[in-house]
Amino acid sequence: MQLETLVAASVALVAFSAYLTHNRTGLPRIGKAGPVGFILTALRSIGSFEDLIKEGLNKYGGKPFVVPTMAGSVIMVSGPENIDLIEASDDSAINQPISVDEILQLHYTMNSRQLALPYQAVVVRTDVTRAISSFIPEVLDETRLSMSEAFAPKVGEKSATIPLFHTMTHLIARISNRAMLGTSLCRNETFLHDIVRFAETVVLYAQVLRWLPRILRRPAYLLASSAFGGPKKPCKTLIPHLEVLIAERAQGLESSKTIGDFLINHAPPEELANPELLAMRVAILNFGAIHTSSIFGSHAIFHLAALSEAEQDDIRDEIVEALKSEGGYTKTSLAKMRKLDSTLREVGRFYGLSCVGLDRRLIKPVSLADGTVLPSGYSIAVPLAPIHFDASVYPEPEKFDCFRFSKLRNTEEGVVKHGFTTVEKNFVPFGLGRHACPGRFLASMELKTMLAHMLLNYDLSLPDGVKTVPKPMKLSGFVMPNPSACIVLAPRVGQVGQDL
Ligand code: HEM
Repeated sequence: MQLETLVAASVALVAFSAYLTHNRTGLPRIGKAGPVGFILTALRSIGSFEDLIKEGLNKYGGKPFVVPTMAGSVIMVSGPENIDLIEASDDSAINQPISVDEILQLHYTMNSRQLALPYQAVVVRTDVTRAISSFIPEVLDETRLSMSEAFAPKVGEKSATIPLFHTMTHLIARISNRAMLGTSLCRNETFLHDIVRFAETVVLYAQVLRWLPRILRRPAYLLASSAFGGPKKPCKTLIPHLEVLIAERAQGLESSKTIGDFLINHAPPEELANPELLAMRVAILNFGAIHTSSIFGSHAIFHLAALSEAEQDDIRDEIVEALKSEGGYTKTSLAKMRKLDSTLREVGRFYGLSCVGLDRRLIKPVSLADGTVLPSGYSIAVPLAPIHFDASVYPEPEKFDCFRFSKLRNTEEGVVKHGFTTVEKNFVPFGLGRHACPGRFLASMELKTMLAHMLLNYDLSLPDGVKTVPKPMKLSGFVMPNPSACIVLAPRVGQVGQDL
């Protein structure tokens, strides 16, 4: 290369990075000034996103501020009035789907139809939520079978020590696919392996794609996902399965029993004619279901295992009472398991999925409650610590208390208040407003069924010598259970409530 070309290219690169990293919001930003300061802070955001947010909150109080990330500037917004603004938004200025598209890079990791026609969210909000009662026996059956395999002690041993997060991910994939696609696919090990890989890698790959110029994103994803993860492999198993369902429907034989059937009922003709597109809908729902519930379930189990035997028995007693009063696992008996419900809500408060929530993209300028105008084209997010660790709402917020919400429900009126699936301004792990997670009712049913069955049929504890719940892993703000941490499970033979 000639020297002049090299100099011109370097100047262009520096000018381009100065343009990209210039703070055009008029808001204060974290990190040293100038493009180099931006890039260094963005690099820091990979491992220390939460620290940068803390720094911003301490420095600017409730005022909006900018955090540089490898994917560009993100404006942090806080305060109850601004959360109201996001909750009430109808996507015309503060937009959620475009933000999801950006975070998951749907155009590359799945396809652009997910943004243009997100009917899978409608299916979950309507048909799936209505069918939850009918899924309970299926979910219980699959829970019994899969746990008896996953938690079986080795010959001659009384207990099994298992890496929890990995095992939970597999269990959740199998159990939710019982509701999603039925017994044949949910027990197909190749499919489970491939769909878990896909679900686990989407966020990671999408993060890296966001750092690259657009032109490189498609080839980069094709290259990475052909080696590991990606939708191709799970879709290879999904497509023939969906073809059979579509053919049955064409002959008037549709059964509308699984989430796959519900998707087919809502699918536009071009997706029925091309099951590859339909398979992607199943894949995106699997992503939504597997990653989230396995994270929440693992945090909950670590904390249940750390309870004293008397406290665990207290939860067991409540489960047994609920099951006996309702004649088994039903929507009502699950609703009566308030201590389990409380543990899950505490997981949402204490960990959530990320240290920020309510990620949105501004597609028009927006005025905040204090009159600050945020320019369009930027991503915004809400730091969760000021909400979920507010001592005036949650006394002793730094303490994880499995019984925090069940105690409140015993002293206050109202069945729904303080429940795991109740979203409100003080509890946002499922988001808020028109896009609040529609799958939370299914997730709650699955997780409570699994945890109840596990507690009644297994003694659970942390491994010998481990006194406290393992610290979670944090990457770019995402919070995940430590994948190498284990729990110990011993079958409770001949105990009260066993296999109720
Ligand atoms: C503990 C489990 C779960 C957690 C913590 C969770 C969390 C979330 C969050 C934070 C959002 C974005 C909300 C917003 O931006 O306001 C969301 C959206 C969504 N979730 Fe979940 N989720 C869970 C389980 C599930 C399950 C099991 C399914 C499906 C079977 C599901 C399907 C969806 C869908 C379709 C959306 C998009 C809604 C829309 O854009 O209107 N989720 N979820």
